[in-house]
Amino acid sequence: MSLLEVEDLVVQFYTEDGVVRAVDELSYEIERGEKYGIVGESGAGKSVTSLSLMQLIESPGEIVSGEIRFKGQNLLELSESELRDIRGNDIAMVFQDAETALNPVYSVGEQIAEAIRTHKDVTDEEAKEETIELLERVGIPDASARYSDYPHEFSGGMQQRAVIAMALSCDPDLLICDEPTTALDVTIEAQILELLDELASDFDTAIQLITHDLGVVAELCDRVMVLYAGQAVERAPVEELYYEPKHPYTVGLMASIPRIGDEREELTTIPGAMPDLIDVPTGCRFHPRCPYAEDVCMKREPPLMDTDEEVVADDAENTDHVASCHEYTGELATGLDYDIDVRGESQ
Ligand SMILES: Nc1ncnc2c1ncn2[C@@H]1O[C@H](COP(=O)(O)OP(=O)(O)OP(=O)(O)O)[C@@H](O)[C@H]1O
Repeated sequence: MSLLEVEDLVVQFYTEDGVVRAVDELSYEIERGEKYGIVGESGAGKSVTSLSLMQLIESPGEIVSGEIRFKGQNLLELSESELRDIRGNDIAMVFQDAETALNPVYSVGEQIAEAIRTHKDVTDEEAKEETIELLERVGIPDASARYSDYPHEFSGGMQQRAVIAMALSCDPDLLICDEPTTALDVTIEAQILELLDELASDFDTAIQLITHDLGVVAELCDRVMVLYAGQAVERAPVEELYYEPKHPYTVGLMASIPRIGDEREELTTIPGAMPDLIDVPTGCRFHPRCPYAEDVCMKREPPLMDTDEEVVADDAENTDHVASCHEYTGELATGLDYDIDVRGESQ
């Protein structure tokens, strides 16, 4: 049994313009201690997926169907108080904006100590000691002196470290990080990713990392799922996705990763925009933007296929690398034809 099993998750928002199907029959699994990336452009459904795990979808949104099993238990069947227990103790979240995650009127240390006291039966002194240890562990220098500092006295990177310390204070099995480094500059980003990597192995915590940046996924994750218009278009071990992307959308995302020595003034982006989720394109949702689209792509929706065996993912024994493209259903006449340039080497 995997730590987290999401099966056929459907989430909708009921708006004045119509029903937005933000997540559409999404399935994936995360193992214990695994670092799992979810990547896609703005509006792909990454945040809605994460909020669904914590059941924080608010009106006009609703989880319509599917299962979210955490350690075998379907979270969608739990009571509000059982859920609160899971949220604090088993699953924690780190968001992009560390400043708003911290309360400006309490010192950073007090806030973390308070989180510890809520979850554990400890004295004030013990909570303080534990907080200082955690602050040291996430790389805050002179942690005992910084305990009484207020959030505005911390830099952006230090604030995010403090938020990570708070998330870890209950020793969660799963840490959901939603664009944790987007607000930070690249040097600090690299440090935070390294920290998350160390913490995942030291605390044996699984990480679900949400990002629009495949470069960030490549730094941290073991496996990755690419989302497009509420659906998975590709899932693979990260190295394989990076060196052998199978879906044209993933190939487009790869082309948008800046590389050292890249002299392009503007990054290449995939032409066009994510479709309107009230009225998605027929057939393959990516076909209006796909340079390889043929007639069949407008007519039939490709299922997720095992890209080696070319069988539907559900029927394949080894479903390590799957993609939903008619190239793998055998229905593309011309086929895909692209080169991947990774670190200056053509694949
Ligand atoms: N409160 C809401 N009301 C209506 N539609 C919503 C609401 N929240 C999300 N959606 C819809 O769900 C889709 C997925 O949104 P989501 O925030 O998960 O995207 P994302 O991939 O996380 O993008 P971003 O990187 O911009 O956060 C959006 O395109 C939007 O149409």
